[in-house]
Amino acid sequence: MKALIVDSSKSTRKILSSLLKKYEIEVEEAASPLQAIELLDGQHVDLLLFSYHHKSMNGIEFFKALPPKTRSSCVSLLVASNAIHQIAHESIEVGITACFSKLNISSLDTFIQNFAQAKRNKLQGRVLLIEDSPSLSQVYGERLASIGLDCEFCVDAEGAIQRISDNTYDLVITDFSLAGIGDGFSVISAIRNSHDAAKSRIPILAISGLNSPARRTQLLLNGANDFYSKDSSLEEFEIRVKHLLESYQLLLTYEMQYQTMQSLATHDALTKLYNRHYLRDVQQQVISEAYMSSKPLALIVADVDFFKQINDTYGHKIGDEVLAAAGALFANFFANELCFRIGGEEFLVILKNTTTLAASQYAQGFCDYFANQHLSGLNVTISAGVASYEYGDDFEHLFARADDALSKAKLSGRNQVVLDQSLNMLSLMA
Ligand SMILES: Nc1nc2c(ncn2[C@@H]2O[C@H](COP(=O)(O)OP(=O)(O)OP(=O)(O)O)[C@@H](O)[C@H]2O)c(=O)[nH]1
Repeated sequence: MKALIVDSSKSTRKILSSLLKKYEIEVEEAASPLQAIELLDGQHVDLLLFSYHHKSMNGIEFFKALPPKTRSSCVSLLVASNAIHQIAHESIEVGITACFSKLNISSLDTFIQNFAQAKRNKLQGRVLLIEDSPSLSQVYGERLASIGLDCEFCVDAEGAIQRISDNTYDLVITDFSLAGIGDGFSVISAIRNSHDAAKSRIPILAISGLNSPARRTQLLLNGANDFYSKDSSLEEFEIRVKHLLESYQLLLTYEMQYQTMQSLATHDALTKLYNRHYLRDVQQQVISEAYMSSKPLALIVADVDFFKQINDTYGHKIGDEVLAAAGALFANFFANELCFRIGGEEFLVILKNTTTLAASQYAQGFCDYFANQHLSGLNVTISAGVASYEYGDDFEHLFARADDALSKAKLSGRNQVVLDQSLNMLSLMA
């Protein structure tokens, strides 16, 4: 980051210079407007800090004498000895960014601090720039690179649409007139009508050489998030790009936080399986599906045997380890089913489209597999009860039957599977 100070007084230059260096801004000095104009020839500075009083011309005249490209490409600060309100209006009108009094250095200090911070906060992101003029592509591309963005280029709508469908971008910048058959509208409409929800929300900055209100309105109405007219400054281009990227990144952050919260609300922290709250959300839907489709539905309710003894003998920490490992076994073995931890050491598996026979074989297979795993180096077993949906069942009754079967498995010696006794032969064969 580079600044140029223009002031005839060596001591003022020293004060301003130390102010800028405090924020790690590289400083050049000029003792007069003419020397500054020479220094600025072919050289870019991010900040121009100049006094109002000079022998040859005043600060406003100096600013007006600079090439338009220089004026628009840096932040310009005018510093006057006093009575800045008398020159402030004219300064702002000619495009000077801000005026400060030498008597109020602290507000200049704050401005420079914020400026340096904002400059350093480089953005990250991948941008697709669709522009058929090679020279403008280069200008915009360099500006985007200077703020830390990865830029890819395209000259026509057809190529751009293909790239957008094959890649992920954080921002699309599209000119209105393009090289191929399509124009900016084609790009905007392809993005907004994309079947991929994430792609359909990519922020779009429409740019055009024709700054007519009708063109602007059309582009915005068609789905562009913002508009940049090519006769505006590159500073403005950069600000619009930053605003779009920042809002988009904020949106993505909120979405990620929402997904994390959703996952926390629906999953058990220890076993990573679904929790009771989620079961409440889905149980009615599961029953309705079975009712409407007439497809079989089975539940396995399972419980770790003698778990209290594990806690009492090896401690709660080992008990937790066993539960976490049991959760992983459920998730692996029943990878395509809905698995829940519904209580301390009690689990539930919902088997959609599964007959009673298949469910009981599945449950028996799991019991055997579980016993062979020796979780935490212990002989841990599990008991299970299986029940199947019967026409007109509600979830509570179906669950209660599976739970009763589990109790029977416990009473019969544990480490086994018991089928719901109310099953008739028809449902067993269903
Ligand atoms: N470590 C640990 N223990 C838990 C947790 N939740 C419940 N428990 C314990 O699990 C034990 C369950 O004991 P019981 O209901 O008597 O069942 P059990 O010892 O497994 O006996 P059976 O089910 O009849 O085989 C209790 O001691 C609870 O304190 C947990 O999250 N972590």
